[in-house]
Formats: sequence, structure tokens, C-alpha cells
Amino acid sequence: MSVSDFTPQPVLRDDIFNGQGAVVSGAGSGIGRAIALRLCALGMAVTGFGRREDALKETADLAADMPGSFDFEALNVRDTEALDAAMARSGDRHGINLLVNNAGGQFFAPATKISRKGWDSVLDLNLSAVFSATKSAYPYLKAAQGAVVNISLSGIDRGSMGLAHSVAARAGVLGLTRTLALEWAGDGIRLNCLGPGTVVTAGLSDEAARQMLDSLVAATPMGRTTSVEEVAELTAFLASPAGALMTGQLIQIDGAAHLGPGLHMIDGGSNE
Ligand SMILES: CCCCCCCCCCC/C=C/C(=O)SCCNC(=O)CCNC(=O)[C@H](O)C(C)(C)COP(=O)(O)OP(=O)(O)OC[C@H]1O[C@@H](n2cnc3c(N)ncnc32)[C@H](O)[C@@H]1OP(=O)(O)O
Ligand SMILES: NC(=O)C1=CN([C@@H]2O[C@H](COP(=O)(O)OP(=O)(O)OC[C@H]3O[C@@H](n4cnc5c(N)ncnc54)[C@H](OP(=O)(O)O)[C@@H]3O)[C@@H](O)[C@H]2O)C=CC1
Repeated sequence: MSVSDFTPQPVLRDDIFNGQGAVVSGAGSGIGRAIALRLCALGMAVTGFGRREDALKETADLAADMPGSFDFEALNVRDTEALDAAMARSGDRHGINLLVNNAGGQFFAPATKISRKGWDSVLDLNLSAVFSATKSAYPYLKAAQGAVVNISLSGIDRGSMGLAHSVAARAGVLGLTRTLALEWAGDGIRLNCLGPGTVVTAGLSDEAARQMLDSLVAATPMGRTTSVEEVAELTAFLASPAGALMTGQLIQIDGAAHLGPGLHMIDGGSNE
């Protein structure tokens, strides 16, 4: 097994985001925390969203001595009213040059074991909340000619066993991303999706997932997991002037897992 803590060499100037603002959902752990901290290190004023105040507070403590700043709003992104209000507060405070829709997740089950309620929950979190957050951030993104990065999943263009609801939601996000890349291009707003492969975070820490880790690495041609720092660096790159003409894309950061044999054939569970 090869679990990666690979930290990429920084490619961006330290003050590249001075005077800019960002919103990162799911900033209290894993990928979202790494993105928030990297943006703070590059001078950004970041607002983190998430349900657990204690987790967000930990991110704030880690960001305390950084050039940028980190404040947070404890909320459920599935609560549209709370989301709209928090987005407006953050936008009014420091603008929104970058929105990172990272909060997400699902449970692993074959489609025959997914109830309508389970389907709706996953679609609500991974698709509808992304629509709400992005629409809510629009006036601020327009004012800043900003960018949106949607954290997706490697392999969504070909399906993934045990993840029917999540792959459908994230394929929906890709469609939304491409449509808004067209509708908002005239406003100077860019939107992209990042598809990480396996990333070892708390989200993959339950016993079932840990037992699958060897198979997930074996199904990754480059032979290792994706580190949270790699996802964070690419997010920062997309928000920077280096990404100025990149929009409407799905960029898979997965060591070629999406090309095969891939994570998509990992057994999603029995129909029996
Ligand atoms: C086994 C390991 C296989 C590895 C395969 C590897 C694939 C490649 C790597 C993929 C990498 C992806 C990683 C990540 O996404 S990391 C982040 C992971 N973290 C999470 O996913 C946690 C987030 N999940 C949630 O927040 C919730 O589960 C969710 C939003 C999805 C639902 O929340 P809600 O509070 O609305 O849900 P309820 O508890 O009220 O349940 C709603 C209905 O859903 C049904 N349900 C829940 N769990 C299951 C299950 N395991 N199987 C079937 N159905 C389930 C639940 O029963 C409710 O429906 P009913 O009332 O009809 O019963
Ligand atoms: N780990 C992996 O292998 C991969 C992960 N991904 C995706 O990357 C994203 C981040 O996952 P990762 O960092 O691994 O996992 P984590 O479980 O660590 O992160 C998920 C974050 O989302 C937040 N969140 C979840 N539901 C809600 C909600 N309803 N409202 C507000 N915040 C919410 C959680 O905070 P809180 O609980 O405090 O609300 C948590 O901080 C997810 O979309 C995941 O599906 C994609 C590919 C691979």
C-alpha cells in the first residue's frame, strides 16, 4: 500500500492572493482544511463553512499565524436560507474571489440498497447545495471576476460501483459547471471541477474503507493515493492568474485512476 503525504513544491508567489477573499465549504477537515490553509498561506481572507464548530475552530487555530485570515460559519450547506445569509456576510466582509464547494460525501451501497430518501440526501448535499452556494455567491464572484472550484470525484465520467447516487450528483455538478462556465464567461467568472482519486482523510477512515485501501492503491496506475496538499495546490493554481483561461473543465488528480483499472470497479456491495 502507498499512502501519500506528498507535498508539492509551491508554485505560486507567497502574496498572490493578498486582498482577496474566499469561501471554502467543509473547511473543518481533510481536503477542505488543506485548501483553506493553503489559501491563507497565500494571503487570502477565507471563510470556512461546516456543521462542526469545533472542527472549524481547529482550522482557525492552524491558520492563526498565516498572512491571510480564517473566519468561519457553522452551518449545514443543505439549509439554503442559512447558506445564503452566511455567503452574504462573507461576501460583504471581504469579497469572494474564490468559492470552493468541497463539502460532500455519501455512503457506499449498490443501487438496489439505496432508498429514495438516501438518494435524495446525497443529491441534496452533493448537487443541490452546490447549485445554491454558487448562485448565492454570484454577485460577489461577478464583482471580483472570481473563480469556482467544485471538488468532485475521479472517474465520474464512467461510473463507479457502489456510488450511483454520488456519481449522478457529481456528473450533475459537472453539467452545472460547464453550463455556468458559458453563462458567466461574460462576467469573467470561471468554474472548474477537480476530481481527486483516493485521499486518506477522516472521510475514508471507517473500517470498511480502510480495508479497501490496498485495492484502491492497486487500482491507481501511479501507485499511490492523492494528498490533500496536492488538491490544495491545484485549487490555488486555478484561482490564480495562471488559470485565467481555464474554465468548464474536470481535472482529475488521481494518478490515472480514471483511465483504468480505476476505482470504479471496486466492489460496491452485494445486491443480495
Ligand atoms: C466500503 C469502502 C468502499 C470504497 C470504495 C472506494 C471508492 C473510491 C473512493 C471514493 C472516495 C470518496 C470519498 C469521500 O467522499 S470522503 C467523504 C466521506 N464522508 C462521507 O461520505 C460522510 C458524509 N455522509 C453523510 O453526510 C451522510 O451519509 C449523507 C449526507 C449521505 C446522508 O445524510 P442524512 O443525515 O440525510 O442521512 P440519514 O442518516 O438521515 O439517512 C438518509 C437515508 O439514507 C440511508 N442510508 C444511510 N446510510 C446508508 C447505507 N450505508 N446504505 C443504505 N442506505 C443508507 C438511510 O437509511 C436513510 O434512508 P431511509 O430512511 O429510507 O432508511
Ligand atoms: N477522501 C477521498 O478519497 C475523496 C474525497 N472526495 C470528496 O472531497 C470532499 C472532501 O472530502 P474529505 O476531505 O475526504 O472528507 P471529510 O469527511 O474530511 O470532509 C467532508 C467535509 O464536508 C463537511 N460537510 C459534510 N456535510 C456537510 C453539510 N451538510 N454541511 C456543511 N458541511 C458539510 C464536513 O464538515 P462537518 O462534518 O463539520 O459538517 C467535512 O468537513 C467531499 O466532497 C468528498 O466526497 C472526492 C474524492 C476522493
